[in-house]
Amino acid sequence: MNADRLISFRAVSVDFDNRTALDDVSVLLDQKRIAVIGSNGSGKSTFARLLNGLASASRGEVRVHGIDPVRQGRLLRRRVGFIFSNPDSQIVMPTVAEDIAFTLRGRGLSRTEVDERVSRMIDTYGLSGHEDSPAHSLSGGQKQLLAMSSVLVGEPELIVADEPTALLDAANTRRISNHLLDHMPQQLVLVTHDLRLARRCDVVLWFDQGRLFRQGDPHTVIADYERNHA
Ligand SMILES: Nc1ncnc2c1ncn2[C@@H]1O[C@H](COP(=O)(O)OP(=O)(O)OP(=O)(O)O)[C@@H](O)[C@H]1O
Repeated sequence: MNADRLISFRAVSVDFDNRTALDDVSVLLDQKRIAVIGSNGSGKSTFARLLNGLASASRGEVRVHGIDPVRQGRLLRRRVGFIFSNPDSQIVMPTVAEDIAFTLRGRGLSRTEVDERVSRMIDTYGLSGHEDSPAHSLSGGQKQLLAMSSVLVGEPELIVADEPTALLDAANTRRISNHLLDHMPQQLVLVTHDLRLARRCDVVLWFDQGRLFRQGDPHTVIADYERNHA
């Protein structure tokens, strides 16, 4: 096991009122690209949200790269970047450049260094010419590119992406997924209904009614999943 990339769940359950969203999940993961699949309401997002402390375990223990996401929230938020399907929920500043720079606040970087990192992101994610544009004037796909830039500029060790391509057209889906799956050095947890994307990962977790039903080689697990959901 690669300790630098270790994600561990020990008998983790999450209850909401009288509903169990995640039921006694135990898993050890150190793969670079981890896909999470399952029907609507099966617990995928709850699993993802445990990784950065947006949800907390009712029972059991979660560790992400040795960190307790709830108790060591500040430390974890620097190390784990979260990309949602709806970028509007994570764009916080009025303009493109300001939003990307916001992530770097409080890190003791010089103005020049912040500007350089922001420009690099703007170039990489095809947002050149939009530096001073109001974020709300961007298209849905451009907003997703901005949301990703704002997360990745902080150089997190782990990216958790919950349906990051749900609102994108085919060209932007290709662009974002190629970047996440093939070009990023970071570990990735990708929650997706798109089995083509899941197949490109190193391991697949299949959730069913809050339980981790199957995990393993993408081709084997997805073939079973397709047979079950035909
Ligand atoms: N904040 C919450 N309060 C109450 N119930 C919740 C909350 N979050 C999730 N749940 C419930 O927990 C269960 C699992 O939800 P979750 O969002 O993890 O599923 P999912 O697999 O991500 O679904 P989808 O594919 O539809 O996004 C569902 O029954 C959902 O209604």
